[in-house]
Amino acid sequence: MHQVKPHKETPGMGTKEDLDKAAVEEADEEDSQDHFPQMATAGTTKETREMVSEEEDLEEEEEEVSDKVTRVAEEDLEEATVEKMKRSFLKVNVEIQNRRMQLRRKDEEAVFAHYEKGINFDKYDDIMVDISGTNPPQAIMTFEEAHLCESLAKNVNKSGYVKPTPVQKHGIPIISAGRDLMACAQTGSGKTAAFLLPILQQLMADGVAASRFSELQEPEAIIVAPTRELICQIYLEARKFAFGTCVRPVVVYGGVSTGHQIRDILNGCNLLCGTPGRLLDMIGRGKVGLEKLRYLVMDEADRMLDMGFEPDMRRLVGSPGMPTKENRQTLMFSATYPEDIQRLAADFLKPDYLFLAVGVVGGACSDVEQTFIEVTKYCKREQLLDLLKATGTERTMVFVETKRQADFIAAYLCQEQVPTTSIHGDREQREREMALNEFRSGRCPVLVATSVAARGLDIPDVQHVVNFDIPNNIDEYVHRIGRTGRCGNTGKAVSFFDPDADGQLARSLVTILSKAQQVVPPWLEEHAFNAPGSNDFNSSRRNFASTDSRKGPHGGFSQDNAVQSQVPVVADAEEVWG
Ligand SMILES: Nc1ncnc2c1ncn2[C@@H]1O[C@H](COP(=O)(O)OP(=O)(O)OP(=O)(O)O)[C@@H](O)[C@H]1O
Repeated sequence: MHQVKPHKETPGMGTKEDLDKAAVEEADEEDSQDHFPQMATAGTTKETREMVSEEEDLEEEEEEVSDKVTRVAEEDLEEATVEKMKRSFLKVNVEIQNRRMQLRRKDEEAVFAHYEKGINFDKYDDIMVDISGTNPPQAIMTFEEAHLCESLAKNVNKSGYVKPTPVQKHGIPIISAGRDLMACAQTGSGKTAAFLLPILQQLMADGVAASRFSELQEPEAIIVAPTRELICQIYLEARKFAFGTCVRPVVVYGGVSTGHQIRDILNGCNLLCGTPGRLLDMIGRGKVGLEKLRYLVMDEADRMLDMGFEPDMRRLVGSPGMPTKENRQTLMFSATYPEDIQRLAADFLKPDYLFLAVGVVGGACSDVEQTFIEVTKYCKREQLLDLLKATGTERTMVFVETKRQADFIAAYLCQEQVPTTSIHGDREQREREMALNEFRSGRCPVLVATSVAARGLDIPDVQHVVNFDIPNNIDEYVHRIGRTGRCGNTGKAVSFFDPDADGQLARSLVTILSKAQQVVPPWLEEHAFNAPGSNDFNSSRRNFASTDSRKGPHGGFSQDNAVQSQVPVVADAEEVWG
C-alpha cells in the first residue's frame, strides 16, 4: 500500500515548457540512478526473480549432495553403509530434479501467461489501413502466411495469438521485406509483436545464436523505449517469443545495478532492449558493440524523438560502429505522430521508408468509452472518491500531472479506505516495481500515476482510466486512455475538465472524440468554440498528423515514383473506427 515519502521539489507545472521539462526530468532520471545492487538481472517480473532464486537454491542443494557423496566415498566405511547412503543421496537427487522440472514448467507458464482478447478484436479488421511509399509488400492474412520457424510459430500459438492484428498483417511483411518503417496504430493493437516477430524470424532463419564467450557482445537488434517499465515489458514479450530458441534477448535500463546487467549481456545477447541512457552507457563501457546491428527499433517513436530523448537517439545512431541508416533497418512504432516529429524521424530512416497508418494517425482507441465531467479544481478529490466508490474493486489508473500530486492523491485515497498505490519518477525502482505488482495482482486496485505510466504499459483488466488532471498535450491524452480497452477489450475513461486549466485543449479533445465516434458533450463544444483563436475551428486538426507527412498539402506524394496504397477493408469512412 502507498506510503507518503518526502520528495524532491517538483517545479511549478502548467506551461508546456514546465511539462516538457518534467517529462525530460523523469526521463533523465531513468538513467541517472544506480542504487539497487540487490536487484537481479534486468528487471524481469517479481515472479521471475523468485524463480531464478529457487533455481539457484536447487543448484546449491545439488552441489551439497554431490560433495557428500564424494566425502562418503573417501571415508573408510563399510560397503553396506556406503551403499545405503548413496541410495539415500540418489533419492534426494531425484527429488531435486523433479522440483527443477516443476520450476521449469512454472517458468514456462509464467512466460506465456496472457489475457484474453476482447469482443471487439475482430472489429480491428474493419479499420482503414493506409500505406504510403513505393512498392509496399502484400499484407498477410494469417500467421501461417508469415512462414515463421517452427519454434517461433509454436511460441506465437502458446501466447494465444490466433489471428494477426492489422498492424501485424501489414507490418510483418514490410519488415521481412527489409524495408524501413514508420508505423502508426491505435493503443493496445499489437504493435510490439508486429516488430518482434519478423525480427526474431529473420534471426532464427539465419541461425543466429547467443554466445557467452565474448567480452564484447554484438547484438543483431536494438530496441529502445522511453521508460523502464515499458522496456521490461517489451523484453518479456521478446523472451516469450524466443523461448526455447538460441536467440537471446537482454534488457538494460537505469535505476538498477549496472553490474548485473553487464553479466547478463556477457551471457550472450542478440536482441538488446534498453532505455537510451543505459544503452549508451553499455556501449560506452565497451560491453556492447554495434558492428553486427541489423535492426534499430524505436517504440513510442514520437516520444523517443521529442526534445527529451532526441539528443540520446542522435548519440546512439552516431556511436562508433553503428551502421549507417542505409546499412541497417530502422523501425518506428507509435499510436501518435505529430507532423514535426515525423519530419525529424526522416533523418533516421532510408528515404524510401514505408508509412503505415492503421486508422486515424493519433486517434484514440474506439473501444474506450470517453466521458468528461466539468469540474473546478476544488471539487476534484471528492469527485474522484465518489467515482472510485462506485466502481468498487475494478482496476483503475488515475493520472495526475505532478509527482507531488500523485503522492498526495494516493495518500488521500488510502486514508479514505481505497487501497491505492502510486508510480512516478521520484519513487525508487523497487517501489515502482512493487506498485505495479500490487496493481496487477489487484491488491491495490487503484494506481495513481504521472505520465511515466502513460505509454505502452499493457496491464490486464484495467477497466478504467481517470484523468484527474487532463494533460496539456492531446497525444498524451490518447496514450493515457489507451491503458484500457486493449486487444479488443472495452474500457472507460473519465476526465475531469476544469475550464480554467484545460480550456486550451478543448478543441483537440472535441476532434479526438468525434474521430473516435464518441458523444461530444455540448458544454465541451462550447468551450472549444470559445477558446482563444477558435475562429478557425478546424485549426485544431493541424495538431493531428492526418497521414504521412511526406504527402503534400493536397494529399499528393512528394517523392519520386511514390505510390499510395490504400487498403480499405471497408469503403465507408464512417465505419473506420466502428
Ligand atoms: N494477434 C494477437 N492476438 C492476440 N493477442 C494479441 C495479438 N497481438 C497482440 N496481442 C496482445 O494484445 C495486447 C496489446 O499489445 P501491445 O502491447 O503490443 O499493444 P501496442 O499496440 O503496442 O499498444 P501501445 O500503443 O499502448 O503501446 C498484448 O497483451 C498482446 O500480447
